[in-house]
Amino acid sequence: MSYIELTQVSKQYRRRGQATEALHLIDLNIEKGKFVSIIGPSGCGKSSLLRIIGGLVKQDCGEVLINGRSPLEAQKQKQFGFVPQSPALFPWRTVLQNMQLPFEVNRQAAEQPPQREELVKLLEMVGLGEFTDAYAKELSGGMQQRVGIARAFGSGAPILLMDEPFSALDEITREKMSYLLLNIWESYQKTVVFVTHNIREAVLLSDEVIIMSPRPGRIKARIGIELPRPRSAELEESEQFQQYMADIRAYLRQDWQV
Ligand SMILES: Nc1ncnc2c1ncn2[C@@H]1O[C@H](COP(=O)(O)OP(=O)(O)OP(=O)(O)O)[C@@H](O)[C@H]1O
Repeated sequence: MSYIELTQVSKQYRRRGQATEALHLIDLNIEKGKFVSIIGPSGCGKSSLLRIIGGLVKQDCGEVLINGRSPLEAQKQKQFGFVPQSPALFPWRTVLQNMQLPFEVNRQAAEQPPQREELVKLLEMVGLGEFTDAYAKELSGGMQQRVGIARAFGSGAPILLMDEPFSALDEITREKMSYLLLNIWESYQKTVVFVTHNIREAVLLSDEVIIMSPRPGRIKARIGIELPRPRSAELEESEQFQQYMADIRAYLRQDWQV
């Protein structure tokens, strides 16, 4: 049995009497400790898929198992950390206090909150060690997103669900963020499901890239990224890296309607 397992999952939304079929018979399995990206055209159901895995949205049919349990049970057991497009930080709390938030929200958790040093180490990994005691409101958008990522890795949740976490950032910050995420993931190796529109990011970070077709979302291809780890910026220049990018682009172009 896989760590995350979806069998024949479909989802339809209804709004003002109109039905939208977002996902159609999705079969997907993800192994523990893997970094898996989901890429596909706008509106193909990537966020829906992520939200179904995390128990935020219920599928209409099919089965979702997280380590053998339903997403809602997994959610109750604090198995998920969410990293949305913009991080939900409390502006008047310090960076460290924001990092401690998952443990305050989850008071019944048996797990002890990490020591300050552990959280500071995570902040250092995202280049924010010296901002530990700064107020969140003093940070730029990119810095806040870095806190959101560090917080997810420090939260104790074994599965991180990331929905286009870099989409609000400028291109240069975005590129830098992808290396920070690579570094922190290679140190912690949590299971990550990462929704993105960015092919470079998907190849750089992933063990596997799932390519979806336009709505209703189906899985069009799964590409295992067999690049050595730890990975670095130089790897992007390699022929193998460029070939993965070209392969993914070719799949996505099949659905272009020009
Ligand atoms: N709550 C909802 N009510 C009605 N329709 C919805 C709802 N959520 C999503 N949809 C529709 O379902 C389809 C899939 O949406 P979803 O957000 O999952 O796609 P996506 O691939 O993440 O899109 P994007 O890349 O643009 O963020 C879209 O057509 C969207 O309009």
